[in-house]
Amino acid sequence: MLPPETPIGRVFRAAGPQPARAGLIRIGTRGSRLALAQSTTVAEAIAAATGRDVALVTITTHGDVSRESLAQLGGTGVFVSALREALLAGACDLAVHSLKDLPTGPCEGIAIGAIPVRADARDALCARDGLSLAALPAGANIGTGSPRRAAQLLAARPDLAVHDLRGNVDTRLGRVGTDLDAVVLAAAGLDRSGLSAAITERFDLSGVPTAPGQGALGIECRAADLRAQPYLAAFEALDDPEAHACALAERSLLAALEAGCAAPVGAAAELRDGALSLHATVYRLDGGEQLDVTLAEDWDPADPELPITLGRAAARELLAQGAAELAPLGGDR
Ligand SMILES: NCc1[nH]cc(CCC(=O)O)c1CC(=O)O
Repeated sequence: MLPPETPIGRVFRAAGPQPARAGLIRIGTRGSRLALAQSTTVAEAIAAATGRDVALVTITTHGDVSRESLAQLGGTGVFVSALREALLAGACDLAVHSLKDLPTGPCEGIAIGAIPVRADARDALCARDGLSLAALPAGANIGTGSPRRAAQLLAARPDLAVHDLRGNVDTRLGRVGTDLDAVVLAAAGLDRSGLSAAITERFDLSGVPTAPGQGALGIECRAADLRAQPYLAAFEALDDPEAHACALAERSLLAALEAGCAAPVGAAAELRDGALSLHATVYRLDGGEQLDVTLAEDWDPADPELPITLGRAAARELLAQGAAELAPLGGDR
């Protein structure tokens, strides 16, 4: 709880680089509509928790300006590196990322300070004429840039023609009803961008587990600032232990599979009745075969290692079932 006398800081969008000044917290963000929607929410919460002024500093990344495919760019890691470099260079103090775009490997000098309450982790179908997946006509054209989503779609509907898709949310949605019958996107991105009305079906996580960390945000800082004020106060106010535990379990699974962000791996952790459960699936790229695992442990909020151990155990089980032979797991991490 905020003491009643705590002043609430101003939040503003910086037009250019912001020099550090006493009392100001600078949040680095990508400039896309989705990134700004996410970082604005975080900025407002941090201003309220700390009473400090908060500047949103837009960092342009190579991935934002390039028209190459994500695979050519080397995965979503390109978006992340620019923000991390800005942090390390002192151009901003915090960075807000979509957690699913954050590589699972450690980054020297950088730490995750908080994982806030998670948005909808599900994938969403956006189809023409309000259609559901089952109602799409035979051979329908459907767009996704994700090998996991392609495999899941083909597993459910081998007749579909899956097409590569990239660009920002508006570009992707713009293809529905033109050259594509439907696209699949993260529900969280659509909800946060005010585009929920385009969703015609949200897939159940038990049948369609999504990318580790999907729907969650990760707030990064310089490792040296992790326990320093005012950052600590901001992290304590923003972190959601449940979202944090679930995201850690999913990410630890991905790390232990030595899988990259393009690997056909879905994961869904949840906290229910005092237990942390993790369900994960690895797909053959054509969706014709899949391996599943579900594990659960009694959750102890005081034990930060538990989600990590759970994720690793699930990965071991999938590897023992032959996950590395079934699917190309490697790639950019
Ligand atoms: N891969 C790109 C990406 N990274 C985060 C989101 C959406 C927001 C989220 O999942 O947190 C998206 C778009 C999508 O997958 O449709």
